[in-house]
Amino acid sequence: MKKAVHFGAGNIGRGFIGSLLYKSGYDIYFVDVFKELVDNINKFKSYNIFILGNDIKKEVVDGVKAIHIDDEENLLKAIEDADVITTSVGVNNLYGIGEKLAYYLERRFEKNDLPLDIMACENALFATNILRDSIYNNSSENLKAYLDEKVGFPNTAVDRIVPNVDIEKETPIDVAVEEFFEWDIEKDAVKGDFDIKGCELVDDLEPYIERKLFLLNGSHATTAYLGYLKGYKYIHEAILDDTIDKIVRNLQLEASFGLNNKHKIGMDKLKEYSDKVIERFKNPHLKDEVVRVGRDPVRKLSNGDRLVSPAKLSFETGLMPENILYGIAAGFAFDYKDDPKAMEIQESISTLGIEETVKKVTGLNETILIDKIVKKYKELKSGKIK
Ligand SMILES: NC(=O)c1ccc[n+]([C@@H]2O[C@H](COP(=O)([O-])OP(=O)(O)OC[C@H]3O[C@@H](n4cnc5c(N)ncnc54)[C@H](O)[C@@H]3O)[C@@H](O)[C@H]2O)c1
Ligand SMILES: O=P(O)(O)OC[C@@H](O)[C@@H](O)[C@H](O)[C@H](O)CO
Repeated sequence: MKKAVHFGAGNIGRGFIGSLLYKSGYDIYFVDVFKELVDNINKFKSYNIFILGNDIKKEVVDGVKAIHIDDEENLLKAIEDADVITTSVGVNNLYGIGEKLAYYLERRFEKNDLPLDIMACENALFATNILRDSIYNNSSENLKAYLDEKVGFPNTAVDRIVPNVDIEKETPIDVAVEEFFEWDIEKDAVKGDFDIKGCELVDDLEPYIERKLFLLNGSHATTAYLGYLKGYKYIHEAILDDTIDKIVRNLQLEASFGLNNKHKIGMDKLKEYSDKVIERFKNPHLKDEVVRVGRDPVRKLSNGDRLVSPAKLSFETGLMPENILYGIAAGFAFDYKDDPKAMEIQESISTLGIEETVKKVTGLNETILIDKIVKKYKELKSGKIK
């Protein structure tokens, strides 16, 4: 039986990665920092995935185990003969995971030189490269030689909306998901004995990850931020607001302009993808809170993420991304008190002012873009949402 070790037993870890690994016959070991979650997985050993559509479907993931990140003995046992290692911990946690993995891979290499694939499943561009670099930076020369020869680091694009929805659960580790899923994986980077059903091995990942991060996550974040400002609790409510719908659809068009110019995907195909995304947002059963989707605005408004990247891509292609800039401005107005990163931005605005904060967080230096974001921010703060 093939073995998988997955770091991050949270929503997408259980609701998507765990599901496909289970269906592909992998023996699954989750690894997490959250002790209660680890204990519950080991207590129940199985969980339900409730697929929320017009009717509720239930899938069972059985025979799972969990290891706490500090449980060195069991983590080593799990890693030393794993066939695949995956993560869904949040991109900013990959540096720490990489340091730990380097340590465990050194121990593994003392016992065997079996092939292995390591994949980060995060909402970020080329997240596996981030994890790979952290591992290499903490590896001996001998280990690097083994990694070069036998360990694959495929980048991935993972897509399934897995909210924190409050449903009637049979176990505390049950999760609720949408029906849709897509997992695109960089084919040429695979080195191990890879057999995950339901994923798609692709020759060139960049069009897939940029399409997903810009047209889904960029739209999602904008819906969340504008929805928050207009007082909506859920995504499905916000996207039904005509003003928000219009801004989001125009944002998708602006981002598609840049994507098509770069990847030649076809505007018709990008429109079809964009429309499907909007339909997914309208699913009322997900009860996906705007504060989940807008979480960590410092990450979401940063240079390489879902709003600034498409804005720059479109701008460099000759289009003024008015609606993407509107989404960015709304992100700076996202002042949800229970989100530490939202509070960090608000603190910066109160001490440095909006313009300096926009420059600091987005990394933008194009004055025309910064000025437009600041102007839109001020409109939003004065209650003028188009
Ligand atoms: N939820 C979704 O709809 C969705 C879909 C696609 C991608 N993603 C991405 O997947 C990642 C996880 O998102 P999520 O929604 O599952 O979040 P989540 O908070 O539900 O799960 C993250 C899990 O990782 C654990 N964790 C954090 N740091 C860790 C560490 N250093 N070692 C081990 N475990 C650690 C947390 O305890 C938590 O259980 C993010 O990158 C997110 O952008 C989420
Ligand atoms: O997970 P984040 O914080 O990067 O983004 C919030 C949502 O947009 C995200 O979780 C989506 O639900 C997911 O990316 C859908 O595939």
